[in-house]
Amino acid sequence: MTARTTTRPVLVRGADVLGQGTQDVLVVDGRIAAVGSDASADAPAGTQRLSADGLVLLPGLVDLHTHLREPGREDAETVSTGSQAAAAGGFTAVFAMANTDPVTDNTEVAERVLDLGRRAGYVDVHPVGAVSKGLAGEELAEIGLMARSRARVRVFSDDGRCVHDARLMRRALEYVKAFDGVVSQHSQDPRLAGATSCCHEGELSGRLGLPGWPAVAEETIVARDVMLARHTGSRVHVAHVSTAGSVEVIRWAKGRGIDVTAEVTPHHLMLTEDLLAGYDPVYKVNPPLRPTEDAQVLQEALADGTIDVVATDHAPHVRQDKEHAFVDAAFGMLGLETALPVVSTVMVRSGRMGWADVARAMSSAPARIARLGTQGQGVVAGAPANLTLVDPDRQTTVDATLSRSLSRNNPWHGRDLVGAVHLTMLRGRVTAREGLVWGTEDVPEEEL
Ligand SMILES: NC(=O)N[C@@H](CC(=O)O)C(=O)O
Ligand SMILES: [Zn+2]
Ligand SMILES: [Zn+2]
Repeated sequence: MTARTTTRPVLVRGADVLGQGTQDVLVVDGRIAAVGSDASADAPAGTQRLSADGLVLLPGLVDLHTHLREPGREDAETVSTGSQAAAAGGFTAVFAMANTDPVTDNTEVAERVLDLGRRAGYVDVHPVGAVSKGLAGEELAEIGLMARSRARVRVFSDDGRCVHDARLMRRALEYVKAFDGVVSQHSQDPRLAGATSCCHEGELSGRLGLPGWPAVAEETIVARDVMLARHTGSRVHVAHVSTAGSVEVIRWAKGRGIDVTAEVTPHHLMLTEDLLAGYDPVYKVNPPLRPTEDAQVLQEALADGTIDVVATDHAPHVRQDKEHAFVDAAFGMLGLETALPVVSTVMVRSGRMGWADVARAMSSAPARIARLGTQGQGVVAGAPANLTLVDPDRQTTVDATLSRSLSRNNPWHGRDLVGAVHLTMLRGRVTAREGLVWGTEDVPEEEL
């Protein structure tokens, strides 16, 4: 591992910590040494000063749902390029989904992804383990071995596919319970949403002549899984919730003490099915963009905590896989670099959430769900200095060509968003500033 263990001490001055008041934050040896108006009193000689007037300081963002495509599709994304996009987007940790080639269904692949992430050094890359061998939905993957490996896998998912066999799902939940793991489910009943389904089933799909995927294909699996979580006493996490009905089920389950958590993507919060009218495959995603009423319910559920987490589902695809007739194009869209600006625009500017709520949904809640331990502690003395500085008022027009990702399937291109990531710090080391990123080897000494 090449990560630096020592960095120069830094005093972040005058940042609005979680939007709850101006504080100074002292970082020494990769940890937060002090927070408060008197933090500078403890600053050792040679401390660099970083003026953060007008900026909001958040704990480093954690993405529970990222596709990095390595191994197997390094033409679409690598661990290094995806990590750079993550750092630029304010993230200090990402969970790399298992639908790679080979699939992350064993210790060897899990440790390889972990090591690639460490070598790149932009963010902590945590491999997600597959639930089933080869994502085939038949036999359990090496869940216990991955949990005990160096990668310490705690999140398991067949994402891209649904664990639709109730018996297999039950066994997976029982298995992960032993080490306090969680199963993240891609909720899509394959019998209700067929292989060719590519948009929300409703009035619009009929008009466009596209095969639809009904909301109930998601909701029946969410309902089944919360009952399996209740039965097993284990933890289930609902990936990319997209319908009002799923929110109702999750609210019901939480009200009964069932251990269920849920995530929503930035695109399901802000983009809606009417964008499909131009048949542009950049808007083709799984689950599909839904009607405005669903997006509104998702926003409310995130604000009131029924949905715990914002996760990107960053899903890079090369042009050849995306630029097809709508029905034939690959599912998925980029998300790492735009997640914070989208959440800022839809949830914060609108007054639905404060920055402390954003810190919960994009850092502490995902860290808790994945059992990241000390890394999810937040902006407090003693915690690792994983920090994200946000300029809450800066307006940007998204330019897909400036992305760190290898892919260009960016549905946000040309949109104006308010709120931008100014700087990202991983254990006291600046990994990104204003879109410029640094790995382990090439951080300019005088950067601050
Ligand atoms: N979200 C998507 O549309 N695509 C994801 C798979 C997934 O998250 O289900 C992908 O791997 O491309
Ligand atoms: Zn999925
Ligand atoms: Zn996904």
